[in-house]
Amino acid sequence: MATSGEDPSKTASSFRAIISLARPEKRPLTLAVGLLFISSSVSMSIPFTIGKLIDYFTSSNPQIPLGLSLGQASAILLFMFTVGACANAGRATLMRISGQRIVARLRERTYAAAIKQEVEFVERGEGDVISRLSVDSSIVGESVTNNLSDGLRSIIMASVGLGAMFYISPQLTMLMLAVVPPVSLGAVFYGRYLKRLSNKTQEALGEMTKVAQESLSALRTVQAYNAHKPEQDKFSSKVQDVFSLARKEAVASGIFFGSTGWSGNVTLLALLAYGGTLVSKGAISVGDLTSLLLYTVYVGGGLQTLTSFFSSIMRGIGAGVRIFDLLERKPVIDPEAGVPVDPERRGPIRFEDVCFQYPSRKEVTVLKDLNLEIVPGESVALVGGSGSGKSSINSLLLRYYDPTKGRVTYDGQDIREFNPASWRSIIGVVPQDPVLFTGTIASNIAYGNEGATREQIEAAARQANCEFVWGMPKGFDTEIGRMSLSGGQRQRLAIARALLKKPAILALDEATSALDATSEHRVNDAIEKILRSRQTTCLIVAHRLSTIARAERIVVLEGGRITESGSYRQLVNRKDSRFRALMSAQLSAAAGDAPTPLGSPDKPEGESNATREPHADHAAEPQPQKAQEALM
Ligand SMILES: Nc1ncnc2c1ncn2[C@@H]1O[C@H](COP(=O)(O)OP(=O)(O)OP(=O)(O)O)[C@@H](O)[C@H]1O
Repeated sequence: MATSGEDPSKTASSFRAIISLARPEKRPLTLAVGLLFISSSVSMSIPFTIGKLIDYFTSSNPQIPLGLSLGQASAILLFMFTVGACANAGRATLMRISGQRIVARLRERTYAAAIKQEVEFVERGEGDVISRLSVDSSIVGESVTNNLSDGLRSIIMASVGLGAMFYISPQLTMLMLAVVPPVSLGAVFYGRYLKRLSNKTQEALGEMTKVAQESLSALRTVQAYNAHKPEQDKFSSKVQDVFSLARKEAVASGIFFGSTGWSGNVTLLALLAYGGTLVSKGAISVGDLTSLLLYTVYVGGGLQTLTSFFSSIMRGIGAGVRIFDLLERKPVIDPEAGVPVDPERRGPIRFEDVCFQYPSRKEVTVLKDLNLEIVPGESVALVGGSGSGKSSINSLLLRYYDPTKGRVTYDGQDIREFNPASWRSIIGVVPQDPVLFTGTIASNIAYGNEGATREQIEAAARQANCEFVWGMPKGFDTEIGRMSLSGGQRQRLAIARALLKKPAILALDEATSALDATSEHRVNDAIEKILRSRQTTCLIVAHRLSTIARAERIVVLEGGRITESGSYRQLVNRKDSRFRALMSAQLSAAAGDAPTPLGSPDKPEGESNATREPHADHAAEPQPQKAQEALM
């Protein structure tokens, strides 16, 4: 993004896109331009009127045009000023409302474009979506309307003013015009410089927001490690980046406006001196000179506004490039492409020679020539050490990413041929750390399933052992904040959310964090019910022995490769089994020691045991004893 604002072809297309944004606002904008003409005409008549008034009061034989009395002329002037003020108010209101409508439309479109991008783009902050939504869209909106309105006004003022000046005195006007070319040249350079600065400022603001978001969303960790100071320093350095850019802009605008103001005043002085000699020669009247000087002020003001109009259009174009880049970006996984999947369709899931690297870490091959088939209704537990690639398999299944080599098929068809939304609609997902959104328990279970009835929601909750919901004073209408539920409760709500879809496939990523005994039992029981029903094909990233033992097949993953596969009994009884080696900690836990969740063999002893009570666990959970039997 750093150089996108500099590319001339992008600048041109951004400008066209900005203009086309104003197209739906054609009617209010045309009306506003009409009102602008009215108010500008009134404004532009003021210097002329003042000149005439001066001549009237200084003349020995005062005359009012059209033979009007002083009272009538005053009434006409008052009426005109009132009309001008009303037109001005109307213009400003219409332009602002149109501007805000454009900003609103732009934000909606930017958000829609961002939310359909592949997860990598958004999650890694590559797209810097937040600052595009907030700051960039405002800048673009402003440049289209407020500035366009002021710009038009200044064009009218400058050109009508010049015309009037020529009419009064061509010589004096030529004198004034000598100043215009150097100032305009300065304005062009200033505008370009400002555009560059503005792009850099937007990027720096994005960086600043990212730092703040990261630390504020991890406030517990920041406080636990007393990391206020380093976090503040990190944020401060980003703020300083923004500030130093703002300082550059301040200096540039100071110099620019100072020098244009200076040249304006010098011009006035020159006009006054030369004009004075013309008056003394009787070439023009005092009133005419006054009008002319006032017109000069108007023209000068108009030109100054034009330069700031030019610079803000440039800023708008810079911000526009960032927005239109995102609006036009084709997501790597196109949500619109592909054929729909029949929700009733059933068939095996196959990973065929799948290799995979994350786009952000292309040098590391996470999955290596992986082959795996899961038949309809089968349950497979993926087992392996941390970082062995278990979750990556689920990510490929859900098409958050596509394999870099090989393919994933469903019922014989490459899942890349399916429409991603349609494909995902037949998969129920239970992530390791389920996210609950602002809203009620019911709306969270029905997330992505807005048409679900209360009965269906309750049935799914019952299936997922969410009995705790009935115990809450407001039941399913309880509002949930992100933090107000325990890990086990969140897992069960996530299971209910997944089950409500009646999925053909369930992709479950078991929590690695230790749950309390009762909660764990309820989660396990919910998973067991699903496995027993055999209606859903289950791919479980399993960390707990109880889940592993219940799956029909266990697939051991090591370093992105499948090293062993078979039923629990087979693997446990196999001599020198990789599974047994991997499970030794868990199996000894099953034999009576403190339990340790699998999948974190590298974790220091005790870390995961902290919140568990081994005896209570045994009482609530008979499964580990079974494992012990199997071993013997
Ligand atoms: N978004 C990502 N970008 C880059 N690398 C990633 C990303 N997600 C995971 N990885 C890396 O890919 C490898 C496999 O990760 P994966 O999450 O699939 O392992 P896992 O077996 O599920 O581990 P765990 O049990 O700890 O969740 C790891 O080396 C990990 O660091």
